[in-house]
Amino acid sequence: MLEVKSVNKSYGRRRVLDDFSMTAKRGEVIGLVGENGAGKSTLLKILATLSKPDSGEVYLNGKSYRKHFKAHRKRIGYVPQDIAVWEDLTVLENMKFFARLSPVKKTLPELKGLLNNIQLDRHDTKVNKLSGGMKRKLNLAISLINDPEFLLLDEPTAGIDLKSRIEIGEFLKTMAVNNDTLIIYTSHDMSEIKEVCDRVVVIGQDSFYREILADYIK
Ligand SMILES: Nc1ncnc2c1ncn2[C@@H]1O[C@H](COP(=O)(O)OP(=O)(O)OP(=O)(O)O)[C@@H](O)[C@H]1O
Repeated sequence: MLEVKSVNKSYGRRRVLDDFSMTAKRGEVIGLVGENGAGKSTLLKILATLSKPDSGEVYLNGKSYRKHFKAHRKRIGYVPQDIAVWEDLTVLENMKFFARLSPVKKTLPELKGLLNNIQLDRHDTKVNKLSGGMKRKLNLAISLINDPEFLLLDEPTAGIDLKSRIEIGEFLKTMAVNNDTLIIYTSHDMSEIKEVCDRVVVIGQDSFYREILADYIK
């Protein structure tokens, strides 16, 4: 389903992605790991159609990003590393706001269903009253409004408590199986990566992750 072919990306003279290639198929949960600054967020942004590689190409269902990025964007859900929700609106108001921008229309019960699926039940609470973990769950729920077949998450469990982390991990595994979604996500928590992911892709030159995750690199 996804094919990344010899992608290069530099910022100034610093080459962040160097001839990077990978493939993935629907229903997989893939952990993208590497040291700080290795290029994980850079790759996720390229896969989310928000940034372009300097060279190389990405294909989704055999169609290149270069030619079909608008159509691909509609199929992709992306959760950035920084939480991007409206602090002065309630949880449900945020869902309704982003639902208006979505190409896939959702009813109010469907929007509430997305929140309930990830155990976020404080629908009428203003976001500025929520914990960091709850905000991350809201960010995740927003990314699901367009029924993505390809979901990209940049550190969705960073800085949140163990219970929410486990709930998000369980949710991702279930979603990949039930909806046949391809999920690629980054985390610095290797025990979580081993628990949640079907396999791991290491980014960057450092051999540390390749050694400790050897059994998960398939
Ligand atoms: N817009 C940009 N302009 C210039 N340099 C950038 C830009 N975005 C990222 N970089 C640099 O590219 C390198 C890779 O950054 P990236 O955020 O992709 O790494 P990462 O693997 O996600 O790191 P982390 O684990 O710390 O989140 C870093 O050195 C970063 O400073």
